[in-house]
Order: sequence, then structure tokens, then C-alpha cells
Amino acid sequence: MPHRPFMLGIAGDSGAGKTTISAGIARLLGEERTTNICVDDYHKYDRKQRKELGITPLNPECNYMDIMEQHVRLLAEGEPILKPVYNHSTGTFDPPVYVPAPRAVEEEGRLIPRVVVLEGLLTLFSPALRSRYHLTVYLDPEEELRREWKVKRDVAKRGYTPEEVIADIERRMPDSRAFIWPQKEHADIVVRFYRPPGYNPENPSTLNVRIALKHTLPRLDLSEVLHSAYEDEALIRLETRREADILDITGNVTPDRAQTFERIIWEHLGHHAQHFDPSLVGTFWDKAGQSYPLALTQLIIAYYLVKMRELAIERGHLRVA
Ligand SMILES: Nc1ncnc2c1ncn2[C@@H]1O[C@H](COP(=O)(O)OP(=O)(O)OP(=O)(O)O)[C@@H](O)[C@H]1O
Ligand SMILES: O=C(CO)[C@H](O)[C@H](O)COP(=O)(O)O
Repeated sequence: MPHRPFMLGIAGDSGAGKTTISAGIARLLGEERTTNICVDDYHKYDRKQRKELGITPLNPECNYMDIMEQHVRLLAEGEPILKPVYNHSTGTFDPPVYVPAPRAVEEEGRLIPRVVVLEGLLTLFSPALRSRYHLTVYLDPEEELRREWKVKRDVAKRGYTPEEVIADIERRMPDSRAFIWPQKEHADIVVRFYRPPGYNPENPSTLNVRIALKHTLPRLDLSEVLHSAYEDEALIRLETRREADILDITGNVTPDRAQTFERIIWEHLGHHAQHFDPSLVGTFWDKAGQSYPLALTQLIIAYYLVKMRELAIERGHLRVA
């Protein structure tokens, strides 16, 4: 009998930080307890063909959306898939890889559903995809920041010049607006990193973050988690609005305060975070940089994930035996 996993969908534009967040969450929960899939692997055309056709990878027409939907359904039902692989270094396709059935993992004599993290440009695009997730996240950094991150990453890792990356971002703009940005509406959690006044790009650890927790989420008592840091306006502010609870975390938080807050969330994650190396929470840029707002964002998403997984088990929505 297949085991149904917990499905987490993460969307956002290119360079918005999806891989950074997904990798952090997988490390938190234990990499052997998660299956991470990038849905950008379902591109229909390679880089050369896209150029010839004048189509961008952001356009659903440029992706095998039907196969993506079928594979997301199969994973949600606990089945294996044979996943295509798009190689960002060569701009072409590698042989497909076998992704085993996402079976539950044993923890203290109990079977816990595995977490399948699906991230990519179009993860939340269609109703068929959205219907499969238990929790959805949209990454929405300030546009200038996304450009800065994308240029740095594409030059270092994907063989582009800065001018080529900027020109490509501009070419993609109509498709960003038409296909990527509207997915924000469908996310339970929207994360926006933004620059403080006088921001120095050499020190991205000082970025602020605003996390919108939509009311589609169960009303978890976050105030209990935030309690001891809650008084501290310099660190964190929680405000309830009509459409969402807004959590603001500033980048100039002192290490001891951030670490206290991290520990509080950590304790609430309990045994779910026992396989994780805490020194890696909040790391970015191949673990060379570390940011408290990023660490707290990863912990808050993991906290909701663990709580919602417990709820789904209680309600009998996740079959593990
Ligand atoms: N919170 C952050 N603070 C500092 N740098 C970050 C943060 N999030 C992401 N970055 C940097 O931005 C770059 C892009 O991030 P990432 O690869 O996670 O984006 P992505 O959305 O997965 O991109 P793509 O869809 O194009 O693959 C990386 O170099 C990463 O180190
Ligand atoms: O937006 C992207 C997600 O990473 C990529 O740019 C897209 O997948 C195509 O990659 P490239 O044209 O750089 O080969």
C-alpha cells in the first residue's frame, strides 16, 4: 500500500530564493526524510530551441505542464516517478532520474509521512497542481534584490555575463507578470526579503523579511512561539490584518536575540528537527553566507509544516500504513 507524503509547494520567479529555502527546510527535517523536486525540469525546449522559438521558460507553453501535473499527483499518491532533468550548466537535458516512492519514515516506533518539496517557476500555476499541496509558499523578494541575486548566481554558476542576465530578465518581464507573479495569490505563506536603508550588497545577512501568513492556514497559536521575543520590537513584530498575519523580522537583530528566538521555534519543532545540523540554518550562497532573517523564515515554514502534518495525520488525510 503506498504511503501518502506531506506535499509542500514553493513558487517564485527565477532567483527568488526557492532552492535556498527548500534546501534549508530539507536540512531542518533531515534530508533522508524529504524528497526535493524542481519542476523547472519539465521544460519542453532546451536553451537553444527557446531562443529560436522566442519563448521563455516562464511560459506554461514552454513546459510539459500535463506531465508535471501527472507526476505531482503520482507523488502525492505515494508512487514513484521517472523525472526529466534540465541541466542549467549546459542548457540541455540529461537522462531522466528515477524518484522512488516517497515512503513514510520511522521515528520513535511511529511512521511519519515523508515531506515532498516541489519548487519551481510554475509550481502553483494550475488548479490541478494546487489541489495536491498541503502547504504552499511564494517567494516574493523586492525586485531589485531578486535581480541582484539572479545576476550573481547566473554569472557564477550558469555561464552568463551580467549584461546577458539583465537582458534576459527584461525579455522575461511580460511572462513574469503574466504567469509567475499571479501565483502569489495562491500561497498560504508569502515571504518578502527587502533591503534596509543603506543596504550593502556585500552583506546580504542584514536583509529584512516580511512573512505574510494567510488565513488559509490553520490559526496556530504563533504568539506562544513568539512569546519571549514578542516584546522586542527591534527583532520581530506580528500584526493581524484582514487577509493575513504579518510577521516582520529585521536584519539588524543581534545574534543573541535571534538565537534565542531560533531556539524557541526549535524547541517547538521538538524531535522533528533532531536530525538537523543547527549551524546550517539560514545559510545561503553554498553555505558561505548566513542570515538570521533567512534562518527564522526557514524555521517558521518548518514549524507550520510540522503542525500541519500533525493535523493532516489526526484527520486521517495522510495514509502511512
Ligand atoms: N535570503 C537570502 N539572503 C541572501 N542571499 C540569498 C537569499 N535567498 C537566496 N539568495 C541567493 O540568491 C541566489 C538565487 O537563489 P536560489 O538559487 O535559491 O533561487 P531560485 O529561486 O531557486 O532560482 P532559480 O529558479 O532561477 O533556480 C543564490 O545565489 C542564493 O545564494
Ligand atoms: O528561470 C529559470 C529557473 O532557474 C531558468 O532560467 C530556466 O530554468 C532556464 O534556464 P536557462 O535559460 O538559464 O538555461
